[in-house]
Amino acid sequence: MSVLAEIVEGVRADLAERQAAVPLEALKDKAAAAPPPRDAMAALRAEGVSVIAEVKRSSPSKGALAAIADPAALARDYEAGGAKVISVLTERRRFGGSLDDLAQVRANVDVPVLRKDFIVTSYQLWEARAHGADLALLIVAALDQDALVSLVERAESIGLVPLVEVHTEEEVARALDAGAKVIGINARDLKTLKVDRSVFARLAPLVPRDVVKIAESGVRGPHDLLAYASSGADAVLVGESLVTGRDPRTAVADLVAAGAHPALRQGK
Ligand SMILES: O=P(O)(O)OC[C@@H](O)[C@@H](O)c1c[nH]c2ccccc12
Repeated sequence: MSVLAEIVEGVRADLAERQAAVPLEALKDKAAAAPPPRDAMAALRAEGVSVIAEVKRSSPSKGALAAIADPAALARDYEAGGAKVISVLTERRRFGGSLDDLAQVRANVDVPVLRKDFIVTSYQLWEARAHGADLALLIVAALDQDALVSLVERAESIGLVPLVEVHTEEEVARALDAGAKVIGINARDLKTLKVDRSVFARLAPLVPRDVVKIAESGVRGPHDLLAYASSGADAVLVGESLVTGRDPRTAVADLVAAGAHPALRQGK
C-alpha cells in the first residue's frame, strides 16, 4: 500500500469516530455560527510571492519536527513575518495536528487559514468551516474524479476556497476539469514521499494564467522561493524549514522579502 493510501485509511477511521460523536446537522449549525470566511483569493493574489506558512508538528517522512505547544503563538509569529495565509495540518496520526489547532490559530490571526488534511467527504469540509477555515486542501491523488468534482463544488458553496493539489500532468488535467481556481503543485510525491523540486517548473506551464499557482514543499529558504517564483509561482507553501528553524518570524520575513523583488513582478 502507498503511504498516501495508508494515511487515508487512518483518516477514515478517525473520521468515523467523529461522525459518530457529532452529527452533520450539529456541524452545520456550528459552521453557520462561525465567523465569515476571509478573502483567500486576495491574499494569494497579493503583490509579490505570497507566503503560506504551515503549522506542522511531524511528517511521515521525517517523524517529529517540532513540539509546537502553542500553535496560535507560532501562527502570530508567521503573520508578523508577513505570511499571507496560515496552513494548519489537522491530520492526527502522522502529522500530529487537530481541529482544535485550526480553531486556535484562526482565532488568533487576521489572515485566511487553510485546513490541511486528507479530505475525502463533505463532512470534513463542514468541519473545516465550523473550525474557522477559509480554505481547504483537496488532494487529487486521494480522490476519484466524481468525488473531486463534488468536493470542489461543496467547498465553494459553503464559503471555502478549495486548494486542489497535484503532482502529475494527469492530475493537473483532472484539477482543471473539476474547475479548480487555485492549484497547488506538490514537489513531494505522497505515494513515495520523495521530493523533486523540478516538478513545479514542469507542471506550471500546464496551468492557465488566471488560475493561482502554489508551489508546495521543499522550500529551504529564499533561494528555493526564487526558483519557484521564476517558474511562475504566485505563492509558496512552507512547513518544515519554518518549524525547525530558530526564528519563524524572521524566516518568514526573509522569504517575503525575497518574493517582493521587483524582478519577479510578472503581473499577478
Ligand atoms: O514541510 P515542507 O517541505 O515545507 O512542505 C509543506 C507542505 O507542502 C507539505 O506539508 C504538504 C503538501 N501537501 C501536503 C498534503 C498533506 C500533508 C502535507 C502536505
